[in-house]
Amino acid sequence: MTTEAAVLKALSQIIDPDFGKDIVSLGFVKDVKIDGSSVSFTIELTTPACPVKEEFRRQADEAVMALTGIERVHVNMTSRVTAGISDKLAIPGIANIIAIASGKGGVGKSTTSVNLAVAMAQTGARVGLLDADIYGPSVPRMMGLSGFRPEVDVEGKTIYPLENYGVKTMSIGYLVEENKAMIWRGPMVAGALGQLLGDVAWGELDYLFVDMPPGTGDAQLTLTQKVPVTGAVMVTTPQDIALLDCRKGIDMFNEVHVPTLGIVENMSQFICPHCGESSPIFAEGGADRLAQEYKTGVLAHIPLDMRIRELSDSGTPVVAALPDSEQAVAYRQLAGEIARKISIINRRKIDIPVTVQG
Ligand SMILES: Nc1ncnc2c1ncn2[C@@H]1O[C@H](COP(=O)(O)OP(=O)(O)OP(=O)(O)O)[C@@H](O)[C@H]1O
Repeated sequence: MTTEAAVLKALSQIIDPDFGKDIVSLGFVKDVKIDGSSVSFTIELTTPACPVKEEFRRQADEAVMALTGIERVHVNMTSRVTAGISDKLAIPGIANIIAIASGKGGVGKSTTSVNLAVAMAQTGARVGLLDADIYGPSVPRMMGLSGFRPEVDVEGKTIYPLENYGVKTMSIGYLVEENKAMIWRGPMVAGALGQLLGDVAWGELDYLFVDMPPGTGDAQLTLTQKVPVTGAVMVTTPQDIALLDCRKGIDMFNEVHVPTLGIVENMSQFICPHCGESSPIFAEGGADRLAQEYKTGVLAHIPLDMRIRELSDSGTPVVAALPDSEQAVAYRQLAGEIARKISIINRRKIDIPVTVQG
């Protein structure tokens, strides 16, 4: 008769490519049950967005089916998103805070943040999106929530996030008139951002994406000083000037010890809506060279595509409106890559615990 030990031995052939260890010694295999010729067990991953989830399921099924006398295998895939250990005060309930940043304005940071957040939520993760672009908030429009106002509990000093496409969102654009150009000074930016982070009832979140204003100013400093940021994603277009500013952004995050998860090259190629041909109108290869120089990676190349613009600007992000499109696949792959990088960073922190001095 097959024993639990035999099942675990069979499953220990499966190696997680990111951690370089087998899934049994990583503690991913749980609840092994054997009933005659049937075996069931759970594989608990570090993220529901794991790009090799289906591959693990297939390998696990095959490995256990190969045991003598086994006729049925039920693999239950679940996940528990890991949070990094930090010496900073975390926001209770939020496992990971990820800054989506760019050196230069208008490179598509908000478009990327919105599509990424919705794509991540589609994997089953609990996702929030904070629009920290105090000067020009575009999340309300891109999330189809323009004109909506959040519930505010004045006595309890709590603001309740708005939700669409499975993503909880908060933006200064819900609280003040959207078209009002905001001429705020540094301390006011810090105050507003602090409130958006601390006074919002986010609940339990696996990932809170923060759509940063462009540049390396007060908002970036406030965020990194106030909360433990798991990592930053840099969005750039392929032109030299955008890459130069992207470099400054990476340098800034390095200085405040926030790891760069990678670079998203947006408007990478122009896809002709008539013939489908792609043209590198903003040059080629720049983001890859920058990634090499900074020993990070390019997380995705997102094309310059009319549907991405039309759908995002009209409040139905392409991943929600056309989930089977090539564009949606690109954003889902980006979500998977980011989830992978975060799992690796958090595992490292657990393996080598941070020592808090003083
Ligand atoms: N891949 C893309 N293909 C086509 N249009 C895009 C793409 N990415 C962004 N855009 C469009 O470019 C414009 C600017 O994008 P977005 O507002 O996301 O940039 P941003 O970097 O957040 O700007 P800001 O610096 O003002 O915050 C929007 O109209 C958006 O729809």
